[in-house]
Amino acid sequence: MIRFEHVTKSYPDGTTAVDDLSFEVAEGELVTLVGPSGCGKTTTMKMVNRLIEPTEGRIFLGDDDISSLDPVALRRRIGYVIQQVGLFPHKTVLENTATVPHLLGWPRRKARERAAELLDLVGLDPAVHGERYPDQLSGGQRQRVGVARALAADPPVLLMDEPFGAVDPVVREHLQSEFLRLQEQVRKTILFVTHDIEEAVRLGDRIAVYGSGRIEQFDTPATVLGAPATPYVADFVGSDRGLKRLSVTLIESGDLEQPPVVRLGDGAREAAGRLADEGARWAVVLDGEGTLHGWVAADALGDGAVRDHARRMEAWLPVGSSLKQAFSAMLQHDAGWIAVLDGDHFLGVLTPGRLHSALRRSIGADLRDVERGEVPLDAVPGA
Ligand SMILES: Nc1ncnc2c1ncn2[C@@H]1O[C@H](COP(=O)(O)OP(=O)(O)OP(=O)(O)O)[C@@H](O)[C@H]1O
Repeated sequence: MIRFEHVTKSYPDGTTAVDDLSFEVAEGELVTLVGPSGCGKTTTMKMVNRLIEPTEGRIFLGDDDISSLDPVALRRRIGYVIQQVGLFPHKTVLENTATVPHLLGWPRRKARERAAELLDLVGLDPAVHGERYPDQLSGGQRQRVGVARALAADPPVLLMDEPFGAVDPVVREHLQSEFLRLQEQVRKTILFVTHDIEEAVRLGDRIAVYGSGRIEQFDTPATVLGAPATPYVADFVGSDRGLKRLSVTLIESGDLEQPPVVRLGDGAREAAGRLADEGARWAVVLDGEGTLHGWVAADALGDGAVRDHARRMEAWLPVGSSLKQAFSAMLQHDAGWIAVLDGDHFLGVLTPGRLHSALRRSIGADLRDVERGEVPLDAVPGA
């Protein structure tokens, strides 16, 4: 969808901001550009909407070489979100959001309806926030308006330059989660600049790690963390990359342990007998359809049915959650294991031991991939 072919940008003073960059962002993919200050991230991004023209090389949007397109028309195909947001202070939030549809000549009513829809999508109530002015919003709310405005004309491509850089870490994490949910719905092709490796790892389908003017590694977050391509990348992602990996490794059903299971309607004494035979101190309690109800301690089973002794379970997660979420749920609930569900259906439990092997699994898989040379080296200039 976006393709860089041997793109270089040099300035007359001799600075080479980016040097022979070649990479591709697939349709619907979110690629984060991460690296220290001055390494060329913003330059890369601004070349896509022709705020900066390359010195050499070509950039394609779909099949079009962007140098052959009218820059104004090009920018209307591309949503742009920046840290300072750049909302018009004298226009309401709704009017701000409707800017691009308005420029595209949409009828006023349609533009405003679309703007209201977008505000709703980014978690702002158009009836409450739509008529306010930008200085009547919090920093996080202004960032949301920036995202809504960029999406208003439904552009296929979004460029985002440190869009959550100006808000505090808690709001930032919240905005990131919302943004991921939003991207699941809208599936735009996104280039996202950040200097924060945590943010890059959390949001990116793939990450481009920049050295000075060059991409040192272009790969999935799990591979960048598990198998950094160069000592520079290893240093940049940090010595705690094992921990960061927890957030990009997802729970698979093969990671789970199958604990003893009893059913709600089972007789309690009979269930206790079975658990004693298996040497089990507790069991997961399911209903007839395999839906998780809770758990029961073997020594709590007395008369009646299992349902009379079962306890509700708070500590559960959907399959596909990250190991970090699992670890954090274990700590939050002070639990030695976490139930994992597919919809309502119980799949098994994740224990600390299984969590550790899941982490090993994902690291091992990446190393094997790298050895097999499946990382496209042409995507990594200088590799
Ligand atoms: N007009 C210019 N003339 C000369 N050098 C420039 C010019 N504009 C940018 N540069 C240089 O190009 C390099 C890349 O800048 P760029 O803004 O792309 O970095 P960045 O990675 O986005 O940094 P930051 O995270 O600080 O925004 C820097 O060394 C910068 O000083």
